[in-house]
Amino acid sequence: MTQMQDALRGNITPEMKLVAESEGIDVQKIVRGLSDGRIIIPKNVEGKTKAVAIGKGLKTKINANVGSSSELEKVKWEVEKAKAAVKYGADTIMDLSTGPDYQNVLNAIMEAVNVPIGTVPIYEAGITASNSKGAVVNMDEDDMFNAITNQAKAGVDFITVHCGITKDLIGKVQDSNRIMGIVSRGGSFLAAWILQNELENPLYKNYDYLLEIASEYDVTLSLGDGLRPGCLHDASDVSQIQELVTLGELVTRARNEGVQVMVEGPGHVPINQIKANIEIQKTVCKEAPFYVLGPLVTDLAPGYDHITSAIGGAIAASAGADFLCYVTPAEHLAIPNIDDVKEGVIASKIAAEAADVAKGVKGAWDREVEMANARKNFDWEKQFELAFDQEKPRKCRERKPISEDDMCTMCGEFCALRLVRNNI
Ligand SMILES: C[C@H]1O[C@@H](n2cnc3c(N)ncnc32)[C@H](O)[C@@H]1O
Ligand SMILES: Cc1ncc(COP(=O)(O)O)c(N)n1
Ligand code: MET
Ligand code: SF4
Ligand SMILES: [Zn+2]
Repeated sequence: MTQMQDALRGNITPEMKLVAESEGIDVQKIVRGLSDGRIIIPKNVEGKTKAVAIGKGLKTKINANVGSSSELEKVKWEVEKAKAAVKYGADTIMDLSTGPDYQNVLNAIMEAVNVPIGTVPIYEAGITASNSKGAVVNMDEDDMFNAITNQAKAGVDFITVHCGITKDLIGKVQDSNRIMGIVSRGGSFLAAWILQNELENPLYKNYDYLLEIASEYDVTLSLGDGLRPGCLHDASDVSQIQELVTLGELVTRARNEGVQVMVEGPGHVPINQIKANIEIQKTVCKEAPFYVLGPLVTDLAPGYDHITSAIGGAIAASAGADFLCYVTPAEHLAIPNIDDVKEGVIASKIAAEAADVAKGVKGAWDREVEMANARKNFDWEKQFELAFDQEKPRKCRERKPISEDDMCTMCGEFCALRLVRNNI
């Protein structure tokens, strides 16, 4: 049974109890949210991961992507990155491996971390077809559904499925004035397949079958945005919005079967369009949890896209996005290394906390007040302890050691806090 089906029957599962405790809210609120689909707990029935809830009224969660590619595959390194991501505060990990040893990467990551794990099974289908039949477009429907079943059986907690990229929509994208066309990898696999075979997207056509698998293993569906914009110029266009409308219909069908579902969103979006994007998703997808990549608010900062994304993420989450996918400084350039992963996670944590303060999420304000008091009291240890990154601020303060606790080298003996404390 899925967490949603349990909630609808009024059963309180250990996972519901656990997340209620970690959010500091009443478990009945979790039960209600699961029942109407506004909250999800991605947790495979086969899995051993720690339950995390995503959705309305809860802390904004963050995901870190790792994984190999055809050009760079070191299983141990991917595991180290996943562990680093969790250490710095990632709530979930997605393994987006496409290297030849992708299966071992996934297994090793699932062994090494206990947060929910997500994958994109169409990658496995594409790689398998590329190896055995010469090209991604030679995959067949069985390859797609076998990959989904394999990963559900392996215990994956949530899967990205690009069900909304239909034959009709691909034609519209081709006729549109987009600069970047399709930037989603899974979206490009399916679009190429649809064009080559002149058939409808199997994940759309056989959605009921997909729901059966998802229901059996309680794999949460993350409805992928195959047509997300890949640059500011392409944001919020008809193709993107039409795909979203289709995803909204698929949300309802998933909920009718008790399948947990969230919706993926853009991408590259100018700041002034972010709020509208969230509001449209919330109405069209009936408040299904919204999982956004970034959004990146300018295209001019390669090397710094953790920052372009944190700016967009803070705005998106404060407007109602529930789940932020990190972006690292290596975005658009390379597979992230451990330092990139760390920076990506911290940037996302900053965006999530900024939004949680604005949303009034339980606990966020209290931590801000705690930090203010630690700062006022020159309690450096407490400040480092509360910090998202406990290493960088410590190193910074230790750059030039000083004997006094109640100042730093910024203002020295003319420390404002100290003068006020001593004289007012
Ligand atoms: C959808 C998002 O997935 C991320 N992405 C894709 N492949 C990988 C990988 N091997 N490692 C880390 N992130 C990846 C990119 O950041 C992209 O924007
Ligand atoms: C937030 C998020 N994370 C991962 C993916 C999958 O990547 P892709 O669509 O490129 O296959 C996605 N579409 N959205
Ligand atoms: C074209 S680069 C691949 C992913 C891209 N950064 C995106 O926004 O989805
Ligand atoms: S440019 Fe790099 S990140 Fe972008 S789609 Fe191509 S390989 Fe992926
Ligand atoms: Zn991009």
